[in-house]
Formats: sequence, C-alpha cells, structure tokens
Amino acid sequence: MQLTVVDHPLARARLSTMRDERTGNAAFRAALRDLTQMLVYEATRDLALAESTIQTPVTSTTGYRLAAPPLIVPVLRAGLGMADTAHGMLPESQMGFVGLARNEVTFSPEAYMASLPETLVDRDVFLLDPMLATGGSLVHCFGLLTSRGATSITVLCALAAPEGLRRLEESGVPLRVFTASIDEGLNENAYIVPGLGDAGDRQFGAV
Ligand SMILES: O=P(O)(O)OC[C@H]1O[C@H](OP(=O)(O)OP(=O)(O)O)[C@H](O)[C@@H]1O
Ligand SMILES: O=c1cc[nH]c(=O)[nH]1
Ligand SMILES: [Mg+2]
Repeated sequence: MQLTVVDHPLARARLSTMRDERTGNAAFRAALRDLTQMLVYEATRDLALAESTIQTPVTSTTGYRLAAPPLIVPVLRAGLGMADTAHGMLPESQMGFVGLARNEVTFSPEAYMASLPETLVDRDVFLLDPMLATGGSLVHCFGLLTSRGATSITVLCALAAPEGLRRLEESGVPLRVFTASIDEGLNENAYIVPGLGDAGDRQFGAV
C-alpha cells in the first residue's frame, strides 16, 4: 500500500474548518470541495498522458490529454461531497456509485446500492470517501471492484485512522491512499479522534 499524506498548508486549513464543530453544513461542504481538489491534484500527478500535435494561434506544438481517465467512485453519502469536484477536474472520467451505511452497533457496512461498470479490467479507479475509520466500508468496496477485475485502486479521503489503514493493508489489495491527515485513532463508537464527527451528517444533516 502506498500512502501519501497531503499536508499542504491549504489542506490543513480546510481540514481545520471541517473539524470545527461551529462549521455549518454549507461551509463544511465548501471546505471538503477545496480539500478534494488538493487530493485529486496529488493523486493524478503520475497519470499517463497521450500526445498529439495542436495548433496555437502562433505555431504548432505538442498537446497533452489524459491517456485513460480513471473511473471515479464516490461512496454514498459522504463521498458525494467530493464527486462533483473530482469530476470537474477529470471531465472525461466516468462515474460509478456505491451506497453504504455503517451499522453503528456492529460498525459493519450495510450495502444499499452499487452502480458500477461490469468490467474494470485495465481501468484505474478513484474511490472517494472523506472518512476511513475501521476500514470496513472501503474493504467492502474493494470486493465490488476487484470482483470486476480492478487492479488499480486509489483511495482519496480527508481523514484516516491508523486502525483503518492497517485494515486496508491487511486486505492485501494493491492500493494507493491519499489522505489529508492520519488521526490519533478510534473511540468506543468507532469514530475518528479528533476527527470531525459524521461526515455525512456534517454535509447533509442527520438521518
Ligand atoms: O471505515 P468505516 O468504519 O467503515 O467508516 C467509514 C464510513 O462511515 C461513513 O459513512 P456512513 O456509514 O456514516 O454513511 P453516510 O455517508 O451515509 O453518513 C464514512 O463516509 C465512511 O463510508
Ligand atoms: O468518525 C467517523 C467515523 C465514521 N464515519 C464518519 O463519518 N465519521
Ligand atoms: Mg454517516
């Protein structure tokens, strides 16, 4: 597993806005959008380019485009707040969706939706979820992706708990993980500490 912590000063500032309990839903969503830009920017650094000759108003030169834009997969609900920004930066990408709700007694994810291409052979997949807590939700997603042939999975999250990172590593799935912070750990309710609370509720309201 390749782990990158995006700890740019702007990332730290946006993450602090998200952590602050005084931040309302709209400001939280805005900070997450900004942070997503930084995560996507870092995670796309090594994407392959295809070249072609283009004509500027002055002369011809080499132009570039992404050779194979990744499939973007937000994990509902909370990952929805990252989807539009990621898609704006990767406009040629397709998008799939996974819907999960963690059972707050067992802490296991309960799946309610999956809309993914039939085959993911030879496709890069970018999984978007602001929170990596126990890792159960993302490991569930890995099953959906690898059963379709995916071998190149990149996770973009705002916060990660060490316990969740260990679980991802133990899954054995080859991965890249980009996060803005590795927090201290999980509390007795499997919430990230210091964390930011429930990322779905902070964006969309409590359910
Ligand atoms: O690493 P885990 O322990 O699995 O927890 C992380 C999951 O919990 C949150 O979703 P939640 O289940 O609260 O659903 P929501 O996005 O609809 O609020 C979060 O967005 C992750 O998907
Ligand atoms: O801290 C946490 C843990 C899981 N899901 C969240 O939204 N927040
Ligand atoms: Mg939630």
